[in-house]
Amino acid sequence: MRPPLVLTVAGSDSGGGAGIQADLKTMLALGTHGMSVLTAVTAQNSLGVQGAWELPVDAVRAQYRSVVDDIGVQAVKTGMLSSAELVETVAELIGGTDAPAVVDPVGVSKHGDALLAASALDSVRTKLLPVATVATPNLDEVAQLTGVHVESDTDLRRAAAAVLEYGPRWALIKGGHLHGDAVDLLTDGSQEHWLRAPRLDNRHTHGTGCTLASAVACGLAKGQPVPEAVKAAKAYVTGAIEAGFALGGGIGPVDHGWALGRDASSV
Ligand SMILES: Nc1ncnc2c1ncn2[C@@H]1O[C@H](COP(=O)(O)OP(=O)(O)OP(=O)(O)O)[C@@H](O)[C@H]1O
Ligand SMILES: Cc1ncc(CO)c(N)n1
Repeated sequence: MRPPLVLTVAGSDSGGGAGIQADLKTMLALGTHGMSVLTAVTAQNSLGVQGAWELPVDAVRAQYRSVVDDIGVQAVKTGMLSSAELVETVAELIGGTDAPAVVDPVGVSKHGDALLAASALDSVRTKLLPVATVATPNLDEVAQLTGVHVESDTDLRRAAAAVLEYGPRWALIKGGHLHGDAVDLLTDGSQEHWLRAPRLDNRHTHGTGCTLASAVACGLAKGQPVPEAVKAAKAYVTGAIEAGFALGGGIGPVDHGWALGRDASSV
């Protein structure tokens, strides 16, 4: 039987923990067919981002059309978009596609390296967020986009309201950078869903945000309602963080294959 079709529009992480690589691994682990539109290439590892190169707008547009016009998509996820021009191109493409879109408004890497130009923030607010089914900012991205600084769980409500002002159907505010339990808030302005997981004492968390957003897109491609897709995605990312492993000299990746069998010799 054909698996659900999910498309990621994001940058490459050469280290394999975040970006397109995290997205495609998540899509495989969750039983979907993953496809990709590459927006940028980064030279990246467990220590940080050593370089980044954008693809031309025409190359992004052509990849998207190749996938959507022939194969089709049941959900789209966006990640690193790098520039205002790429943000606007991708927003226009998604706006013209009849599939739910999970927008992860990636701003900086875990090491603080910029993955989005400051000049692109306004395009994210006014062009990309309005076409999102679910927007999944972390706390730094919320602060950059809305000016709301979250210091406690209760501030998550204010942050979500500020994000919803820009027009996404749902906001999923990730409280992963707070202390205490890892609490996220999902809301569409009327329903509220609090997603709580114990804070795992594992520094190998490279790629958590990409993984969560991709897992949400997988659930949506399977036809799940947003709250159900987000709950399943939270369980998947929590398991992946728990199994995160050391790699290189810095922050290792989450383990996307944690829920799969590992005995390659039996294949
Ligand atoms: N130490 C942790 N233990 C448990 N859950 C965590 C931990 N750190 C993050 N999470 C969860 O992981 C998910 C991703 O959140 P996070 O805030 O890390 O995203 P992010 O900053 O966008 O990630 P990145 O930019 O590294 O890809 C959220 O559900 C968050 O609550
Ligand atoms: C390419 C890429 N996309 C997203 C992230 C998010 O952290 C990253 N580190 N690298």
